[in-house]
Amino acid sequence: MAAPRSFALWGYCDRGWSRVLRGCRLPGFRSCWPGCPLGARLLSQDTRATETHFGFETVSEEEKGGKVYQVFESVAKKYDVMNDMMSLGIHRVWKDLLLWKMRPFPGTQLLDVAGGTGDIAFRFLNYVQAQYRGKQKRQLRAQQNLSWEEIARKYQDEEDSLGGSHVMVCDINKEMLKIGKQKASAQGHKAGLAWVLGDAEELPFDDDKFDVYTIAFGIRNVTHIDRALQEAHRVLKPGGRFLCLEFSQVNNPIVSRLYDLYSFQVIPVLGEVIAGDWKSYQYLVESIRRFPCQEEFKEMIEDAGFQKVTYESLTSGIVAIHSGFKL
Ligand SMILES: COc1cc(O)cc(C/C=C(\C)CC/C=C(\C)CC/C=C(\C)CC/C=C(\C)CC/C=C(\C)CC/C=C(\C)CC/C=C(\C)CC/C=C(\C)CC/C=C(\C)CCC=C(C)C)c1O
Ligand SMILES: C[S@@+](CC[C@H](N)C(=O)[O-])C[C@H]1O[C@@H](n2cnc3c(N)ncnc32)[C@H](O)[C@@H]1O
Repeated sequence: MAAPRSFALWGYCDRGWSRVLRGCRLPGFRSCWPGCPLGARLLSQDTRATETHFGFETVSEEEKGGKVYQVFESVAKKYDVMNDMMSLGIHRVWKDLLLWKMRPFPGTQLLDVAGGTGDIAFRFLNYVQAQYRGKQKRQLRAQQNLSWEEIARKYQDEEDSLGGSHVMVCDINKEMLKIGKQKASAQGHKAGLAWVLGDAEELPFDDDKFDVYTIAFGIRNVTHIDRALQEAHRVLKPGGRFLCLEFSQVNNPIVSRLYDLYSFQVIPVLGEVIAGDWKSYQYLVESIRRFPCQEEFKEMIEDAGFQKVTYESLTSGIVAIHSGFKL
């Protein structure tokens, strides 16, 4: 039986609806974002459970999913180029760091939720392949009596070169998956990779199925983050690991100022010029500001039942990697 979920009291503060009181683990008023003086700006308590936010806009929970869908349907074709332009390639380093933290080995079964155009999945396959090839090389060096044909055969079998590893990319958006599949063929990824259309809040998988669950720049877009976290916990095997790469709270005031300027003055302009879509990139920067800070997100992960939850802030906290285990 799952542990009882914590209860939460929601309040309307000047940044919209936020969780300000948590039962169970940390009773008492808490700030809804760093700088909010512990409920002092609390205006009223929640009676409107069906409202949420889409960037800085207040929308109904029913509306949010559709709006998020439209955003990624609209940006899918320019998604990869926009990421390189906006971050000057830094998003690649963050994604590499996620893989280094995961340290998968041949045999690892990964579920990459909100996997979009496959950036995490392809890194996973390359990482595992490199691991396996290294191991194979060491073994072959030890086996002096193999013929050249036997050695060549061992290097050719792509499926075998993953040592049984598999990655399942799950995303709610058909257009993002379509681009991902095109990239997979272009990069020659076939074995050990599957694409599934699905919602992070209601994953189409059995319990206790995966060794690792990743979600990169995805959870911020989900309507009920707590449900997505519970689903992550459900589909992981006991001992499995949750890893989330997401925008977070910048911890240096000077960087924070520059980052705000950059976000609000430059990113939507880039969105308009490159993707012909100002609004989606306005949503991106607003949704980043709405997402909980490192500590609060850590608590949400713990509330979903994960243990040994830790996080690492990268690039002054522009993003953070959270990790937790299903034990
Ligand atoms: C719709 O939803 C989405 C769509 C997507 O395409 C993607 C996502 C998910 C997102 C990602 C996978 C990653 C996307 C990346 C970002 C949002 C950017 C993250 C930002 C950085 C790594 C850099 C952070 C910048 C700073 C700390 C501040 C430094 C800023 C400046 C020096 C410029 C300050 C700006 C002004 C004063 C405004 C006027 C300036 C201009 C008009 C010149 C324009 C300048 C540039 C284009 C230079 C850009 C500079 C940088 C990128 C700085 C890099 C520096 C470092 C931190 C080392 C999704 O959900
Ligand atoms: C910013 S992209 C991240 C893509 C990829 N993980 C990466 O790091 O480049 C966010 C992705 O989340 C997906 N998404 C949004 N809501 C979702 C949900 N409820 N369930 C599954 N995927 C979702 C979007 O379709 C989009 O592909």
